[in-house]
Amino acid sequence: MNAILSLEGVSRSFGGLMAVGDVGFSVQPGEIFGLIGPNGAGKTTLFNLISGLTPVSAGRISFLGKDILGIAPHKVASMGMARTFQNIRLFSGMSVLDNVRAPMQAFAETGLLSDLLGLPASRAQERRIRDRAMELLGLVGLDSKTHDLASSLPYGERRRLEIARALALRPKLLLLDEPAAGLNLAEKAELSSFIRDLRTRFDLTVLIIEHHVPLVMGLCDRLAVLNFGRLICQGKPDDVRSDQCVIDAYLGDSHAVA
Ligand SMILES: Nc1ncnc2c1ncn2[C@@H]1O[C@H](COP(=O)(O)OP(=O)(O)OP(=O)(O)O)[C@@H](O)[C@H]1O
Repeated sequence: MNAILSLEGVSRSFGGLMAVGDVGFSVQPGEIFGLIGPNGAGKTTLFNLISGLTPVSAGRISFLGKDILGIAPHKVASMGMARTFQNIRLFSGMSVLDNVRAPMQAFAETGLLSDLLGLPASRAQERRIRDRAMELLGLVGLDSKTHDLASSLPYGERRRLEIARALALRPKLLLLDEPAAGLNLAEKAELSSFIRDLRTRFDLTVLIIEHHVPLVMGLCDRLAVLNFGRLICQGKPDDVRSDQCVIDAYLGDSHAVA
């Protein structure tokens, strides 16, 4: 099977610091693939390289068989890659509904003139966008809060809104940067089955950074482990858990691997 995402020799330095060094792995369609590693290992930098927010210093990244280096983040998004952020990024002054509608409107097909004149094609499109936004908000349990300001939501609900917004553009690959961060125990427990449901429902591939090791071990089909920017291990959860390099990397880190 052809990989949906493939990295070869990917590196990124900031001044003298090598944040990501010579990293290579492939993610297959339909996989839930985890990226783990101690604090400062380079995980978020790698997400920024994949989604085009940060230019690579060296290496190749292909998505759906196409080289995506140098392609602007919004173009990568329109190719079918969506992401969430470690520090949630929402339009906090906008309503819950508008947060999900905005990306769909930005990529809408009808022109400005048609929209200004309120032509039937524009009205039909607006209805489709609203229906889809409502469907996604229902899926993440926020359909009763459509008119609330995003900034008024509790933390766990803001995380769910960010996921709904990422799904708005019907991505093929969803990048989740620490989706369990800040969630309470009950929310953490629900997150695995929620992500699995998303995969099935939207035929998604998921790449997830997560510090909550029991969650990733139970959720992911395969994992890659970074330490000081280097890929030290990749494989199935059981192989990664028993790998001596991984155990050594996590010694002294607050997030135990077992
Ligand atoms: N824009 C930047 N400028 C300079 N250094 C950076 C920049 N972004 C990241 N770094 C450094 O690169 C290294 C990797 O950081 P990164 O945030 O990717 O790690 P991480 O694995 O995501 O960490 P955490 O688990 O704590 O979020 C760190 O030493 C960090 O300080």
